Amino acid sequence: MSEKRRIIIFDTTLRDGEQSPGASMNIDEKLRVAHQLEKLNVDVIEAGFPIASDGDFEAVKKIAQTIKKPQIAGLCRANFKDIDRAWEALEHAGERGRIHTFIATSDIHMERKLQMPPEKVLETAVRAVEHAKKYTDNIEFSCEDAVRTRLPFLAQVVEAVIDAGATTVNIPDTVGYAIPHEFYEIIKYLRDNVRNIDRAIISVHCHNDLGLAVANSLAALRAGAGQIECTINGIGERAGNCSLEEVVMALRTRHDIMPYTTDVVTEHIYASSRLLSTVTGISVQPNKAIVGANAFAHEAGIHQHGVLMDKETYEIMTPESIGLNKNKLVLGKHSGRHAFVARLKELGYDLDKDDIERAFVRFKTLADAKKEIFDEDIDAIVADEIIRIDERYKLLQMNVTSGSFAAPTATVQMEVDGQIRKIAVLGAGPVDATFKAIRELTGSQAKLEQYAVGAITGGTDAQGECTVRLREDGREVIGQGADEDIIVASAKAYINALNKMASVMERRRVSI
Ligand SMILES: CC(=O)SCCNC(=O)CCNC(=O)[C@H](O)C(C)(C)COP(=O)(O)OP(=O)(O)OC[C@H]1O[C@@H](n2cnc3c(N)ncnc32)[C@H](O)[C@@H]1OP(=O)(O)O
Ligand SMILES: CC(C)C(=O)C(=O)O
Repeated sequence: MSEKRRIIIFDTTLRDGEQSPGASMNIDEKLRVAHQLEKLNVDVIEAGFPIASDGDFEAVKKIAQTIKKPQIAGLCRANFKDIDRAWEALEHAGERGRIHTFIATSDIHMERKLQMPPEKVLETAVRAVEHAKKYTDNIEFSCEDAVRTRLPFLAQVVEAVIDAGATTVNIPDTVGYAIPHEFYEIIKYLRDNVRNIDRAIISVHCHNDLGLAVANSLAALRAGAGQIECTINGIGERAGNCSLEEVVMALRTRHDIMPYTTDVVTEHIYASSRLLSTVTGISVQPNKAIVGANAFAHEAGIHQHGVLMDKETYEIMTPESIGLNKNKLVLGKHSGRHAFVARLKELGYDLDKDDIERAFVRFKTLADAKKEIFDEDIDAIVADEIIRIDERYKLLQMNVTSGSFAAPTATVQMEVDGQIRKIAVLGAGPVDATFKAIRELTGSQAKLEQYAVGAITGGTDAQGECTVRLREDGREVIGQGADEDIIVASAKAYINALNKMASVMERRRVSI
């Protein structure tokens, strides 16, 4: 393969990303994100729009003063006031300060928004770049809404701003309208028709309105673009921008067919995504590529089996490559025995074949009733289903009525020393009625010392776990039970404790 071309990663999380509704950040928050972007080793951080507010000016200035490695860019309209204010903030970055000025070039934007004829837009663009040049040679110029701009005019503007001193020319798909082969042709057209194009880096800035921002950015590279503008988690105006993690990981993962590299330290991607979500309060959808909670999670049994045999069966990149510890095999109703046994082993259970089968059947029943099975659920299944003592008492069936009107009544059917018994008992509440019924059926004299109930996992579909502590003749035992129905879990815990007590008493009798 021919030598790889290094692509400049221009991160605009703190400027275009911040334009996402609800994503505004204060100075300290912007600085925190900027430090993380520096760790990620992006080439350029667009820190804000200094004329927008005093706060944004201060944020850009602080970032320019503090961040040492990446270049720091600030956006400004194509007028002297904006440019002067931007440089006032950016000069603190010295040679790393980049003035990024722009004006719209599409007919609709020129006529309806700016209300300027094309010649005036061209002149304004050139004058802006010339003015910026008084401060720095590091000037980026953007033709806003380039994708909907007439190509000859786009080429004319690009050529003029390069002559005026722009060192980067940005071709934004401002409204996310392009499709990849079309965007490729636009960049190619500029390469073929702009006389001085080799004197500037071509940048692309794609929005995601049609979900094509990453695809369009990659297509542009093929046509000769040298810089990609992107944001963490793909945040930005409307449907957002090209996502940094997606485009960078696409380049890394498919380096076999794309001859480009970036300097991004991809192992910091996950932490960057988490930090941004925390700072903005905008969480990432679970199925989001690269950084979503499910991006490295497998639930289906066939996939889990494959991944256990060889991760590459279903993983095209490693979780470690984005800074995650490991992938996740989520246990749910689609999981199979391989993943279940692997999790049992991870949790330290060494069960024989029959016990595994029993636990697996119970696991599937539970998985049908709730969305995800957590480690605590498995502990409870094993405790309840496998780790047993001799059972004098067995719960066969039970039914409880309670509420704000009916007197709480428990009807319980049990096997006691091989005999089936049934009783209905009133109580102060459903648990009290249940425990009374069990006491009557077993004739137990043990004193209830403690009763605790808790949801093993979150959500109303969680499995409930109950603990019961009983005391009799100076002996104390603890019983546990788990079930989706908390009253049934309570009954199981009580009966479990009674069986333990019976075992303890029996052993005592034998040893006497
Ligand atoms: C595609 C993009 O993402 S571009 C960046 C968009 N980001 C932002 O707009 C966020 C920051 N913006 C702001 O804080 C404000 O809009 C400001 C401070 C820039 C301007 O505020 P205001 O002066 O109140 O103007 P307002 O936003 O209402 O209108 C924009 C004005 O800028 C003009 N304008 C728009 N783009 C440009 C440009 N690139 N160059 C020169 N003038 C422009 C418009 O014609 C309009 O001019 P007018 O006031 O003479 O009618
Ligand atoms: C100012 C430019 C770069 C922009 O944000 C856009 O066109 O979307």
